[in-house]
Amino acid sequence: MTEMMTDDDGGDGKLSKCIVHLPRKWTSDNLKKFLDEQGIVHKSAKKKKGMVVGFVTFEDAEQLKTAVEGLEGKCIGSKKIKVADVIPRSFENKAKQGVVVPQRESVNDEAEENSVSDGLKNDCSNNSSPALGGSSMRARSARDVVTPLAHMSYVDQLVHKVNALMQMLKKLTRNARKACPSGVSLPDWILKSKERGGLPCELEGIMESPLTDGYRNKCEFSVGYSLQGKPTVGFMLGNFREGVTAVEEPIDCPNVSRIACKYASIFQEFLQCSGLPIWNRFNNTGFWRQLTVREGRTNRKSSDTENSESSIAEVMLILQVCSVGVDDATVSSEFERLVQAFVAGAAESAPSMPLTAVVVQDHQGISNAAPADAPLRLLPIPQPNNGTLAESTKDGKEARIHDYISNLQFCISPTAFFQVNTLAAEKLYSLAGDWAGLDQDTLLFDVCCGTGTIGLTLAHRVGMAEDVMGSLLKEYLHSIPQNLDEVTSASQSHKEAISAESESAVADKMLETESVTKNCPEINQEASGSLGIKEQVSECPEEKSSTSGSGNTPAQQFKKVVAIVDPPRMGLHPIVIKALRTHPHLRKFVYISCNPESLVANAIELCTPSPENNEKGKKDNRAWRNMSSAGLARHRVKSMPNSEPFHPVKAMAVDLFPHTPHCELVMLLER
Ligand SMILES: C[S@@+](CC[C@H](N)C(=O)[O-])C[C@H]1O[C@@H](n2cnc3c(N)ncnc32)[C@H](O)[C@@H]1O
Repeated sequence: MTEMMTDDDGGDGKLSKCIVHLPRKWTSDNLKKFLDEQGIVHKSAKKKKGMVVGFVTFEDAEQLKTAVEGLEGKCIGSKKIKVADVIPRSFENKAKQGVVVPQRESVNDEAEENSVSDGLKNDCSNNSSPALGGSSMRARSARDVVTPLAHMSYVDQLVHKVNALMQMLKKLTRNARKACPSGVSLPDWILKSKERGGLPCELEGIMESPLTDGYRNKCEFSVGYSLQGKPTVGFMLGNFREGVTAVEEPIDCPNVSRIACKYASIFQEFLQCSGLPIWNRFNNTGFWRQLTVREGRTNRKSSDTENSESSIAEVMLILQVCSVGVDDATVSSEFERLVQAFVAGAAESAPSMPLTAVVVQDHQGISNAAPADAPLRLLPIPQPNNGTLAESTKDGKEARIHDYISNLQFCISPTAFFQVNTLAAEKLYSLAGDWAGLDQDTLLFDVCCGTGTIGLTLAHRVGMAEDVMGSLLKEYLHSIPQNLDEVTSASQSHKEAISAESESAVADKMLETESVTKNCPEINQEASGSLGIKEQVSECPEEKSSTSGSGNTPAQQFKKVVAIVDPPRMGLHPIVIKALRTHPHLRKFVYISCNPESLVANAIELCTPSPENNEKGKKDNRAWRNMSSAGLARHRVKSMPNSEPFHPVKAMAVDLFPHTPHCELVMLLER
């Protein structure tokens, strides 16, 4: 639905603006032309490349009113225009403190899905889950935005999540049924789904988070202006793409620790008198952009939920700035003053707060999502007693805090992924290990391993938990008995799948490196290599042929090959799905997902019977960009190489994100 949002710019009645949700390909000229055609008198109209909103300025409130009336009921293409108020460009209202801004009245579904804060974001958490309801655009506080379920009791939240997940899982059955090639019988799991009310397998329940409050070990606070125009460090009340830039303090957000809130408030106070400007999202200028607070906790059991704050032993602060055009001396002096403010605030707080490292990330891009190679600089921290600077290397990449999962200590670098709710993550990994049926005869692949927490915490349950997937899979394929027709043909398909040059290039690009901790519970040793699986496909230029003492290669040593996959929100890359599905010896795997919608889409591809003659190579001009993830998955099934499908065996939810609509979903797939 097309949307038009209006903004009275602060009550002086002279200038008003609209933001129009537009086709992505439109330019400012298209927008102007459209407004002219409709006879909409306006002062200026702009649309930024790649964005789905345009900004329309009017001479006065009367002109705005006429425009809104003129646009009522009109369409752009097939989409109907909708009019709503928008939260103002708060930075322009700085001088007009105290102005009450009109609340947005209505928004489209898509906007609602994306309407929430980027404040608590990491791979696994933003409040944009269509599956679990999204959050309200009418939010007026950070609490409403980042923890929209906080008004419910925890039990009600869990029930709400289970119900939402059931609806999502039913999509898997419906779509796999639709995608099943004609002439191929429906698999048993689809036929029996009626007995489960449409579910592809039993959803066994939901595991509670040991901690429900202050559980996050990482919070990303945006820097911006509040609705009242005050420089604020907190969470955005909506999405910039919809023109929402207001930032509100994280007060009363139950998932944020007191320590994280306090550091945000120290920084906010500092900004009131900083000589450098805060980031302006409209013209992409300014200096201060974001504050990330990362906490490292002491080793505790999941039953130790009392006084969770006292377990926070280390804190790393990561400041994101854009230093373009600011001289080095000014920057250094501002950093020094800020670090002093953090140190003083931490010492004055009761109880005092840890401060382990302050790192600066210099980033010039438009969005706050900085590339992995954005420069990091470690700031020296003065010692509270004598005012001297603590010893520090200057490279921010070397900054570390530590946290524990299942008695293992992990070194966490400033940008590494680490589950935000450590105690609940421990439960999640343990469940995945149980369902994977690990034993000493198992070779375990930890796919999308990140810091390696899954492989490391489960290493003691398997025969081996390291090495590289590519060389092992290839080695394994060579050892496949030749008399098994079915197996051989599937292997051939697998080889075809992984030899496609263009796909390999894509996969190469996907590889990334993160810091990991070695698999030694008692030592805290950091490794720069990878443990578990970094490579998702068999692209291994320098294959090493290692053999065990028995003369067997590593792969031959193990009777079972099991994968636990834990991809980012977008799910598994199609080439990985193909690799998993067409490898005949992979009989079971556990899929962990922080985005049930992408799990469902991937499971459609993994569990639908493949066509006898796949459509590989056929030209298809369908507008795949407009397809839903499930629709796209159905489409991909058509070109799946002939291979035995998996079936969903059971699913379980694990609540890593109390008070938000999010939740991890674990599914066991077998064949
Ligand atoms: C949901 S996290 C899980 C990480 C880890 N299993 C854990 O629980 O800490 C997904 C991880 O996949 C990594 N990742 C993203 N894209 C990837 C890719 N194409 N290949 C391998 N890993 C990827 C991310 O960096 C992130 O560490």
